[in-house]
Amino acid sequence: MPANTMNEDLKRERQRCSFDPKELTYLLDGGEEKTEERRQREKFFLDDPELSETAPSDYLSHKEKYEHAVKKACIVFKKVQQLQAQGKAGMQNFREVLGGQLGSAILRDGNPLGLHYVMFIPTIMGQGTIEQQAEWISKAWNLEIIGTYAQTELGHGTFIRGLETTATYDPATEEFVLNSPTLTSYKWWPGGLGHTANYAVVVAQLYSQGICHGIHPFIVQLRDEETHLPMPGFENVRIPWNYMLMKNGKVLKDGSYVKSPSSKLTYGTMIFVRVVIVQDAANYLRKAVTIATRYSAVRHQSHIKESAPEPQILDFVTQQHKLFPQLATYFALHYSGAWLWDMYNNVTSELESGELDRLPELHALACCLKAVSAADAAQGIETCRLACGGHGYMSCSSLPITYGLVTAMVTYEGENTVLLLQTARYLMKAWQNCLDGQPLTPSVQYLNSVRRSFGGVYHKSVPWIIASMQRIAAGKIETAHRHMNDKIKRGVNSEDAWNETSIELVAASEAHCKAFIVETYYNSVQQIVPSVSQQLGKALTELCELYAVNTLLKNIGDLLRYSNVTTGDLENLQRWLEELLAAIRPNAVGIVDGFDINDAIIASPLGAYDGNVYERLFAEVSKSPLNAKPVNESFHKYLKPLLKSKM
Ligand SMILES: CCC/C=C/C(=O)SCCNC(=O)CCNC(=O)[C@H](O)C(C)(C)COP(=O)([O-])OP(=O)([O-])OC[C@H]1O[C@@H](n2cnc3c(N)ncnc32)[C@H](O)[C@@H]1OP(=O)([O-])[O-]
Ligand SMILES: Cc1cc2nc3c(=O)[nH]c(=O)nc-3n(C[C@H](O)[C@H](O)[C@H](O)COP(=O)(O)OP(=O)(O)OC[C@H]3O[C@@H](n4cnc5c(N)ncnc54)[C@H](O)[C@@H]3O)c2cc1C
Repeated sequence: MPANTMNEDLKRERQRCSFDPKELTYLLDGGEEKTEERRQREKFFLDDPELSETAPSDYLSHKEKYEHAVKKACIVFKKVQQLQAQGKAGMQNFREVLGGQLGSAILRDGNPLGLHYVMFIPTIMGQGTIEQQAEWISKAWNLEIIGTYAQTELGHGTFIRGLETTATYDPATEEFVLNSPTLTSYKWWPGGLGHTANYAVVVAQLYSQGICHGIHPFIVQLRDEETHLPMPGFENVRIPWNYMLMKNGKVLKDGSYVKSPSSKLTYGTMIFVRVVIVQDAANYLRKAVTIATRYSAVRHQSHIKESAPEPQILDFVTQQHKLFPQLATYFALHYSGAWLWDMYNNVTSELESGELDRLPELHALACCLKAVSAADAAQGIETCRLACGGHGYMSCSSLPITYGLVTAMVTYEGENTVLLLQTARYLMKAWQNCLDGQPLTPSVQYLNSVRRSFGGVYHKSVPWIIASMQRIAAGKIETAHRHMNDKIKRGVNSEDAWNETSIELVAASEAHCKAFIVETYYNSVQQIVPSVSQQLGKALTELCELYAVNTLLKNIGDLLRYSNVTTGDLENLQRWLEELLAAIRPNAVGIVDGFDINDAIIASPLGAYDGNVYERLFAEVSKSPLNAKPVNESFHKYLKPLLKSKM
């Protein structure tokens, strides 16, 4: 590959950009100093020859991939420790390096230590008493033990009240006795459970004094700390009394049970991970859209005008319509995720002082935001893949693997439909409160005002779109509430009525979440614009408008159903969408440059900063062991005899 050459199209794109991409980078990182720290951190890992790939792991066997991943995870861990010793890394960096975008670039095939940091340590922090935290966290932090989070069983993932593993307290020995009595009670899915972890937080039904107190977390040793041989399976496994995490519910030594202030505090780690997923989903989408945008600026194909040369595919408006909403969705999820993270931290500290009032609202928002961000990011990444034509299908493009990572988010940590139904529970109560004139929490305040007006006159503004989306959400919430109550009035019991209305309930949740995202995104941009250059402010505003217009246009049917919008208004919206695509076009490459994703994290010949797509693609396929020899042995072994036998 010619060294240090920059693709001419990308050079031109960079000259066209109206703002300085560095300003965007600093904005997203939280300042120039933070950008520098992040770059240094990335360099520290990515420049390590032991961590860089000599050959893609695609060509390794399953076993080799695992061993390779363990080796790298250990190197990464040691390096994080080095940073920590220099005061340059904390818990957040552990997560970033071991679980986030940087981690997934280094550990392409998954991180055997991921669950240790993302769930094992956070569960001990959130569910353990001070003494238990003191005992386990330092061990876990220093990797004296390796943990995972073992909740899901072969028979139950969603319905955790139905888990079958039991932990029965024996006051005579002051121990819990754990049992997984059936095939379906087998712990199934937990990351690292197979070969890596030697401890787990096991979620099991607590029995004491003959009474079942529901699910609770227990620390269980899985493997010998020296030999790593598995401990005997889950039949009458005895663990000491203080291995039950007892910050919330507890069992006293005599076996009496002390209830938690809320049984749902046991679900705390899941809320934490749902909050984290919103940011992670956004970051993976940002990587995919960087690849697809740069590629689309380099790739030429077909004609717009027969007389002109083949255009960059980014000049096709349909291509812009595929990619630019993904750029905007990244920002929308980024700002909503940041908002949710703040709320999570505030509510968590309120919980510490015994205040539980805002937990239901946090749960409702975390559920729907996790669901919508995972689904939209997955769909966005797939759109980016398709936008790269055949090359997007290649595994070396990194798009299929990125999609694979994000589509798993739709299922884990609460399957999306199930989570949207959790939010719907909250919304149904909120609507009832609205009808009864009861106070509403901030995220559903809009129900009161929307209830009083059916629609406002179209004007070309994001606030009008927010109001329209809130009208749609309120309309859907009202319809689902009414339909469910109609059924109940007709004698259907309330649980069946819930199930029969669940399609509408899910739709109501999604609409509520989309309205929330647009509003949060808009408010964030409004706050940022005065503090950045006029050019960047304009670009950020255009992206926000694009997200709003595009989201509304995707819901034309609902808009017509729930507001007094006219067909003329819809035509105006369509025109606005097209204007925005044209306005964003010159800045598209500048925006993805502003994301400042290191080429080693991009890990795609289609999306490198220099745009040498074809050279890099060629170099990539040359790495395949299959291409090492001109004739593969299978020709002599199988094909040749077959060809001969036909003669
Ligand atoms: C890197 C990651 C790798 C992956 C790891 C994993 O996947 S690990 C495995 C991840 N696994 C999963 O994520 C499993 C997904 N499943 C679940 O989380 C639960 O089974 C459930 C929430 C679906 C239902 O739970 P349920 O049957 O016990 O509850 P219910 O529906 O009968 O509602 C009763 C009340 O509780 C409320 N409430 C509920 N949750 C919370 C909460 N967190 N906080 C506060 N409140 C909550 C709810 O709003 C309702 O309030 P209301 O209306 O009465 O005032
Ligand atoms: C990559 C990956 C990693 C994972 N890591 C872990 C881990 O580390 N630790 C761990 O404990 N678990 C882990 N899990 C398990 C994960 O949390 C569960 O798969 C998830 O919670 C969904 O549960 P399920 O598989 O039982 O799906 P199911 O609940 O069986 O869902 C199947 C279908 O049934 C529907 N459904 C179920 N209940 C309802 C309902 N009440 N209303 C309407 N529809 C419903 C769902 O919408 C879905 O369409 C992981 C899963 C994956 C895919």
